[in-house]
Amino acid sequence: MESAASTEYRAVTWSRSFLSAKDHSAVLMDPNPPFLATYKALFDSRQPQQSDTDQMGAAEEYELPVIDLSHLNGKPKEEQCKRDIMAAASEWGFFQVVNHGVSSGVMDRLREVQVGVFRRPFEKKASEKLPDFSPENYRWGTPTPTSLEQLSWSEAYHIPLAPSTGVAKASTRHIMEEFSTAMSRLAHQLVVILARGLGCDGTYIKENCTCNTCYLRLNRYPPCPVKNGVFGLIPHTDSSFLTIVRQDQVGGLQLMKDGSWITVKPNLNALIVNIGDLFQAWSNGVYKSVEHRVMSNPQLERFSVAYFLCPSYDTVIQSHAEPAIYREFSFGEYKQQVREDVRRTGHKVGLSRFLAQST
Ligand SMILES: O=C(O)CCC(=O)C(=O)O
Ligand SMILES: [Fe+2]
Repeated sequence: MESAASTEYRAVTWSRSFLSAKDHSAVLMDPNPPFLATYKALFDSRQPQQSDTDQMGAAEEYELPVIDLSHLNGKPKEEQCKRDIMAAASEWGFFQVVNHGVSSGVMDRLREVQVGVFRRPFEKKASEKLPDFSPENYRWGTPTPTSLEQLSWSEAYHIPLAPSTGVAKASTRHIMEEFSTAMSRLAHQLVVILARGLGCDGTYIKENCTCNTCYLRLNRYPPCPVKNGVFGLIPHTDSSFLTIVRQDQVGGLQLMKDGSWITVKPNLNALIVNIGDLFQAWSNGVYKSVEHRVMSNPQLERFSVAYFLCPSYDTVIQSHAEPAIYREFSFGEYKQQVREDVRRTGHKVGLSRFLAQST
């Protein structure tokens, strides 16, 4: 029996086989990675009744807790604001912040850079060695998915923030640095509040997560002509201490809340903050690293940018409290285990590999 997905796929390949010379050059200029052609077998094998995908996009839309950071810095509502941050990090693992100190001008300029770099023809993204935007830093799709559930219909640039040595800075680097400096300030402000809420001082995270080890990820989610249930980004938790995301108005970010997926209502004034695996381990499970995903959109392209607060690979993550839920591990060991699990099973297993009693 032919699935709806394979019918749509054939419609696209059919039209490509009748391309005029003019159309052919349009394909060469196409910014979109060849998802349909590359993952043809996955789309062909999809049986609509085998997936819950029709429900996926329809998850209920929620406004995440919004925290107004203008109440910090000695203002009367400062203590309440801190309590709200701690409550959101432990109950939701996700929250939004407004009056966060990252200027909209900087964010808009970064978006222009991001749109420009992704709008280049796919051939160039896959081969042209621009500083910061080289093929080694570029990902599209998923390396070797064995089912549609493992496919991410998106492309991304991974931008390490360690200062580049001996290389003239591209003009785009300046705006990325301006953005990440502001994000770093915000991330540190939040981790100090969260650490103090646990009775610690936050020095450990501040000292280990420097600009040498943090990174940005610029994401683009092209429209996906295969309707229903194709992931823009597969369900995952972040391996960071903390992640801060700016999404646009398109929406599609979903997170797990009380056993169900909910859709995050876009709020252009807000940045989205989420707890990563390392903070869950360090806080001994008080703050939650929550599974999230992005659903693809049939018509609209979506952009987002994420700042990941991470330590160096040799940093040892140890719970601040006893008895510890997780055993001690280094961030390098964690990343290595994640890579190995993804290669072997197609999935990140994550923190459950590091439970204290399993050592
Ligand atoms: O695009 C988004 O909204 C989320 C991105 C994300 O979860 C990630 O890059 O890890
Ligand atoms: Fe994420």
